[in-house]
Amino acid sequence: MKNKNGKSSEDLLKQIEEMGDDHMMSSIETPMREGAFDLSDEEKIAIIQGHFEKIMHTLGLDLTDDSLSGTPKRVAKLYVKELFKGLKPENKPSLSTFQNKYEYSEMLVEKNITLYSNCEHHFLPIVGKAHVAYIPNGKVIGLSKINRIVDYYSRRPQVQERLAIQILDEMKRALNTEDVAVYIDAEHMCVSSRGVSDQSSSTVTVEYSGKFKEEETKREFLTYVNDKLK
Ligand SMILES: Nc1nc2c(ncn2[C@@H]2O[C@H](COP(=O)(O)OP(=O)(O)OP(=O)(O)O)[C@@H](O)[C@H]2O)c(=O)[nH]1
Ligand SMILES: [Zn+2]
Repeated sequence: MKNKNGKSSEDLLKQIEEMGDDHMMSSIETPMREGAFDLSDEEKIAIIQGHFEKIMHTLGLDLTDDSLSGTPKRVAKLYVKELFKGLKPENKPSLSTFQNKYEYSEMLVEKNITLYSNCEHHFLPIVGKAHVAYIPNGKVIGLSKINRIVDYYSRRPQVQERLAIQILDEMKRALNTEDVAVYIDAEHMCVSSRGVSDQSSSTVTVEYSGKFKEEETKREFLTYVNDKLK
């Protein structure tokens, strides 16, 4: 059987094997449909608005009420322009890097980065903190750009595992180094506010590459992450 690109499953398996383990570990793309980028933001907002009106109507809400009448448009804008703006490649932050003139060679940790995302299974919030570290090669990155990378990949329907990998990959690309670590600790509203309704659990995902796979470097990173002293 062939997929839409005309490849059989054997072809795909061969291709994956040729890419090697590294690729398997580090290239997790958000699944996007064909033609995903054909609509303008305005077109997306108009379509989502129409669908959300139907959802509210189905739930039995009165859309002529002055508090509810603007909600479909509000939700549509919120989805396209805010919560899910990271689905649009044009919204990717430009990442200024600089020559590491000072030859800083230890790890840099940007910790306690505020993270707001949404889970792709329930479209409910994921709220937490990300801690991102790297060891400079020839380049250093503007600090705020690390926060922006976290924000860009968070603004998609996500699973936390993929989010950590996408942040790690972007840091590696931007800094031309393998030596990157990403640690995310977040609360999933789909776990705390419904379903199993556990308000005390949180989810930790970590991704290490390069020197961060070594015990000592990993331990040093975790010491900074767990250091609550300011
Ligand atoms: N691995 C992973 N799972 C997630 C993430 N966010 C939410 N989930 C889980 O996705 C699963 C979806 O499972 P389903 O059984 O299809 O959904 P459900 O019936 O609503 O499940 P319950 O939440 O157990 O009521 C749930 O167990 C969620 O907790 C995430 O970031 N990573
Ligand atoms: Zn969920």
